[in-house]
Amino acid sequence: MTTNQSPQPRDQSEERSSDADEYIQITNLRKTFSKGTIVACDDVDLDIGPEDFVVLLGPSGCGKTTTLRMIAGLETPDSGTITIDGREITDLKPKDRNLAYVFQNITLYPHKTVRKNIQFGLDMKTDLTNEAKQERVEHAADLLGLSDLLDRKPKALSGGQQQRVSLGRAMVMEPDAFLLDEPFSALDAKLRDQMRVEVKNFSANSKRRWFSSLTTKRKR
Ligand SMILES: Nc1ncnc2c1ncn2[C@@H]1O[C@H](COP(=O)(O)OP(=O)(O)OP(=O)(O)O)[C@@H](O)[C@H]1O
Repeated sequence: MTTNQSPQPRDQSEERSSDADEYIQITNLRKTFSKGTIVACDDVDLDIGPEDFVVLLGPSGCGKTTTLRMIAGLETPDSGTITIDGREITDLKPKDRNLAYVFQNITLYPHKTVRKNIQFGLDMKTDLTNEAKQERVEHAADLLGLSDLLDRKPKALSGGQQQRVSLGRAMVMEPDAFLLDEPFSALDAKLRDQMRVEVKNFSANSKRRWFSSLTTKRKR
């Protein structure tokens, strides 16, 4: 992905001067594969304001997923830095970044209920009581319109409902930012539009940062 395909950063002189610690900053990020023969990301710079909702838009293969995976810590950049709230996270393990990554494909546990699927990541948190975990699950379910479905298994849900469960699982972790990799690509056009509106509304209320990727039709 080249910088001119990236979302336009806002006026940085104006934004950074108010509170530099509030920003996610990506600087000169580069990633190659196959011994440097495939350049997935080249010199990506992004400066994200608090509560921004950023969409990485570009043709298939331009490096959107790779960028998100580097932010999540699932790929190591060849060079460049990623800073969140003034803290450089480039070399941190994924679990130490407090970010939620929602994949292109829905990955729910078929044998677990919606409640257990949403709660999955929380079960590893030892600093929360069971009551606190339940509260988070029920709050997320309420926001996502899943309250009546908590006892169902994934196969008894529509595609859109399943995708909402994926989002719920990310939400209960209360991450600093959500990384959504074309999260609605598996849904039909109508559901996709509906989910986009729902996520936009939710993000407006959640006061967290959102990155999403979207593939355009044009080939690189
Ligand atoms: N693990 C890998 N090994 C080798 N090449 C890779 C790997 N991951 C990605 N690439 C290559 O890096 C480039 C960017 O891939 P990436 O998946 O980031 O693109 P994308 O913009 O997310 O594409 P899409 O919209 O199709 O999901 C592509 O040429 C891809 O083939």
